[in-house]
Amino acid sequence: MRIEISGLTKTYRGGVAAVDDLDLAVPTGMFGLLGANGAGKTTLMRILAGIVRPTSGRVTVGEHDLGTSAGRTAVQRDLGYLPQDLGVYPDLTARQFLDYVALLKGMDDRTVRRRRVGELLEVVALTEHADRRLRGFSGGMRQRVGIAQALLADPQLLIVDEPTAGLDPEERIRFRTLLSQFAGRRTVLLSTHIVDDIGQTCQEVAVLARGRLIFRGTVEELTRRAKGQVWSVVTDGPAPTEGTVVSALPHDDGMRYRIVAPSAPRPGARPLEPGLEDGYLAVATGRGNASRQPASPPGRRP
Ligand SMILES: Nc1ncnc2c1ncn2[C@@H]1O[C@H](COP(=O)(O)OP(=O)(O)OP(=O)(O)O)[C@@H](O)[C@H]1O
Repeated sequence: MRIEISGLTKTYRGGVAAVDDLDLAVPTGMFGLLGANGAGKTTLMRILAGIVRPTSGRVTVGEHDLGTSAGRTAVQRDLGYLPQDLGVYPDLTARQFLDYVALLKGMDDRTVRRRRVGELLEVVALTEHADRRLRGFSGGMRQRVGIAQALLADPQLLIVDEPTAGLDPEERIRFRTLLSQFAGRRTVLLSTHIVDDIGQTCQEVAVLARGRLIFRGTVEELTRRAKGQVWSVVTDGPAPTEGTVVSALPHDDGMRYRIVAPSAPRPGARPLEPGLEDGYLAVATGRGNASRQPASPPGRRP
């Protein structure tokens, strides 16, 4: 299910353009959305989920136009949404909670509902905890309940907003694997601050900054944006202030810094092969090599 976004703008009261004249196409499969705090990711996802109405612009999901009420209804029927802060009822068990959400989604037949809830508890590996109250669940277990509720109606479009924040490494890996397995021929839009999660699951990615698209391409293309801009500097003096420091590790001769900068930040700096995080930083700081067409047609804006 393909998403086509054109000229999309959302201006909140107070004049903040959280999404600003955005053009973006999201194909079937897993698609990553990256951007700093306040870049507009959540607003975009809430528009796609039909929770927030845009100020202007057009969104189609498959054949359905989100600008019409019939279109919104059709999209919402086929949509799973895991928001950043899914409220759960702490006194319900996982099974009761999922049963309740299934009922809200219109799954009236009790037998069908029970079977589906049981299947999903299995999928998210919570069967043995199914009858425990949610208040005792870890962050990762809660996120798995969250993904189970988003998958209840077997949606063709799944939108997940920063699902791995606060999870331990093992839970994070398990969670993102679950998403990849689910994606298949469906569309999964994954928003996150964790660049590595995108690298491990998505083929294509968009980067937002201040509501605008600053990159759209493959994970490899984003990595290449930092080509010739990643450096290793070893020093026992003050930390380098040139470019963006990606990491700092103790070294026999002081500290070893990994730096993204357009040219050698110091004499003796050693060039390194870029990684995805370097590419993201190069693009986010406006230094990425524009090795292919820009994210928006040139000349549209001053
Ligand atoms: N309901 C609202 N009313 C007014 N301004 C809002 C509202 N929601 C978001 N904003 C503003 O819109 C901008 C984009 O916010 P949004 O939450 O969409 O970004 P984000 O990329 O999801 O950020 P984060 O990664 O921190 O969740 C921010 O400047 C934010 O303060």
